[in-house]
Amino acid sequence: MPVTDFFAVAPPAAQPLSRPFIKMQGLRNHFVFLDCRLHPVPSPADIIRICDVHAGVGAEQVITIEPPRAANAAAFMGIHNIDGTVAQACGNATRCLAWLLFDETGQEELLIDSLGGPLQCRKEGPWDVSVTLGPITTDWARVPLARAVDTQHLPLASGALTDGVALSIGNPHAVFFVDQEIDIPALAPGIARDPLFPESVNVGVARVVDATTLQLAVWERPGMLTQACGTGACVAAYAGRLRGLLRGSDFTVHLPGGTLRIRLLDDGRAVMSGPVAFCCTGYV
Ligand SMILES: N[C@@H](CCC[C@H](N)C(=O)O)C(=O)O
Repeated sequence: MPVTDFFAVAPPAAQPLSRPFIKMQGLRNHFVFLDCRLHPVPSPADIIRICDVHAGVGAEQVITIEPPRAANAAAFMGIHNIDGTVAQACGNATRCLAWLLFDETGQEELLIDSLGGPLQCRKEGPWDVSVTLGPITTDWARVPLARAVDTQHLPLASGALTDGVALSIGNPHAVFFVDQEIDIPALAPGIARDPLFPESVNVGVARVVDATTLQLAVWERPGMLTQACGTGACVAAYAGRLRGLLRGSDFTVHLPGGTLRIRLLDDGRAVMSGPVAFCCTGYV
């Protein structure tokens, strides 16, 4: 029986107004999935409560599975951050949702619709999924930035975070290359809150291990250090190659929660592959 059959299971009598959820994680980047194909999308206040580990389930994003808006897509994914705001892209959640939809449909390749358009997802192994994201751009207006600056050498700094690269892969990122230990929670908010980023920004801190390998940590919007960020891994590889720090098209990105494989395509898109895992089901 597919895991998503749980969405149809009636809530316990003691909690008649609750609704079923499925929780999954990709490299410990953890998500609560709600089926909104028949049921409403929850309010921002409900999203905040669900993400709160003390008051709800605990998640870094709530993902709403909605009817597809594009032809041929299996579903639309809504991406809701812990403050109730909507994000345009989330690489690890896309891979987790793809796994749920592979399980539901029996397919091993499908499209997931998103604010940035349909994303191609592929089953690479029983618990290994890839998604093609992008294209990645350094166009300042599309990141977006508040004014035209050199996005390959950002004119802003927060302590040792200097000379960053601004990019978009649907959602906004700033990537900084460092060669020392950085106190990310102390320094990244200074970048994320800079008025140069009218929609704030995900801040990646990358160390080059060798010409095809990065060590990466990401301070994600709206302000938290995550165990992994899929879109962050794609743009870090792209920025590293742009800067001449990396070579080729296949990269390994190590994050605190695990390792992602990134392939940069000639058209600017990135194929990101890695593990996904089931956590639990329940009612919220
Ligand atoms: N963890 C995600 C990114 C989630 C969205 C981000 N917080 C934003 O606001 O852009 C990933 O795996 O890409």
